[in-house]
Amino acid sequence: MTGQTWKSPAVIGTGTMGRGIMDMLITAGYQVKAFDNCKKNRISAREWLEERWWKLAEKGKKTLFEVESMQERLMLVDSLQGLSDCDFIIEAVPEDLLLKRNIFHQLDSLTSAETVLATNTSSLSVTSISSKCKHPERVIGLHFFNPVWRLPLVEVVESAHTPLELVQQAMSWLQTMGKEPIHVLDTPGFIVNRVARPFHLEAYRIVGEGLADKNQVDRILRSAGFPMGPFELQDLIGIDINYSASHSVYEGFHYDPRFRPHPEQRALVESGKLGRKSGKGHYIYE
Ligand SMILES: NC(=O)c1ccc[n+]([C@@H]2O[C@H](COP(=O)([O-])OP(=O)(O)OC[C@H]3O[C@@H](n4cnc5c(N)ncnc54)[C@H](O)[C@@H]3O)[C@@H](O)[C@H]2O)c1
Repeated sequence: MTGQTWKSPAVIGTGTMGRGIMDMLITAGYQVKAFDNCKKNRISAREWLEERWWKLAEKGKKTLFEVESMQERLMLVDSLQGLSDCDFIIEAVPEDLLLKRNIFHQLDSLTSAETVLATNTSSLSVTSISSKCKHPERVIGLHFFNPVWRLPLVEVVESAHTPLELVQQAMSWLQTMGKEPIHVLDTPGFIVNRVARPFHLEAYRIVGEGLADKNQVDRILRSAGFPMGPFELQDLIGIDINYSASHSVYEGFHYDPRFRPHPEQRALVESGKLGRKSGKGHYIYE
């Protein structure tokens, strides 16, 4: 392992989380390679990041020179092979075990055994994601929170194979970028998503029982001090991503009824109502 001297980080998946992680790395001064198998999403990630950086410049928080050099430090590649020379790769593709396992299997042979492979999974087993790797000891979970630039927490997940030394090195590295990492074990939903399950799921049940509507639930939770209510938070997270996390925590706890997903989650996903990213979810967005 190369410790805190990682120099060439990369991101896979340039959606909601990938963009936030790219922003963090580029802001910290790294040259970042990024791959998404959807060309449209790669291009829209660059446009989105550039718009964000220019807005910061307009507010006087970045200079013209800083924004131009940030733009130059982002390199989009059109295949996983394009990341083969990177030394720390963070995967942020949808919450699907087979998809992630397959990507890690490919990365395992494409990269040097020294390259650290991290997953941003919210709830899946990191051990299971690394199960097809010849070198599972270089796989770690780095669970960032949305939006990455505002929320400092990162759950650093130790799999059954991750050496403690790598956990500590990753935590120190994240701290240099202003993050507040915590070390967690590889259990379903780790800490935050396990606690968050009833927050989301009971909200559906309250609405289903006619005790309050979605708007009221969100407003009540905000008045109680939560920064967002459960329905508006799901729209921000992505209803598909939240549903997958619900499902994997439920499965991870051997179908304990405490964690049972709600049928409306699946109905929303199947009808394409994914939250802010699709313009429609629990609420409608312009
Ligand atoms: N959304 C959140 O609030 C949040 C928070 C923390 C962690 N996470 C986790 O982060 C991961 C990504 O979530 P997201 O919300 O960014 O998802 P997203 O749907 O916004 O983005 C996923 C991206 O991955 C791309 N992708 C799909 N298959 C790919 C492949 N084979 N190779 C390369 N790219 C591929 C998609 O084109 C898309 O751009 C998930 O594991 C999720 O659980 C999400």
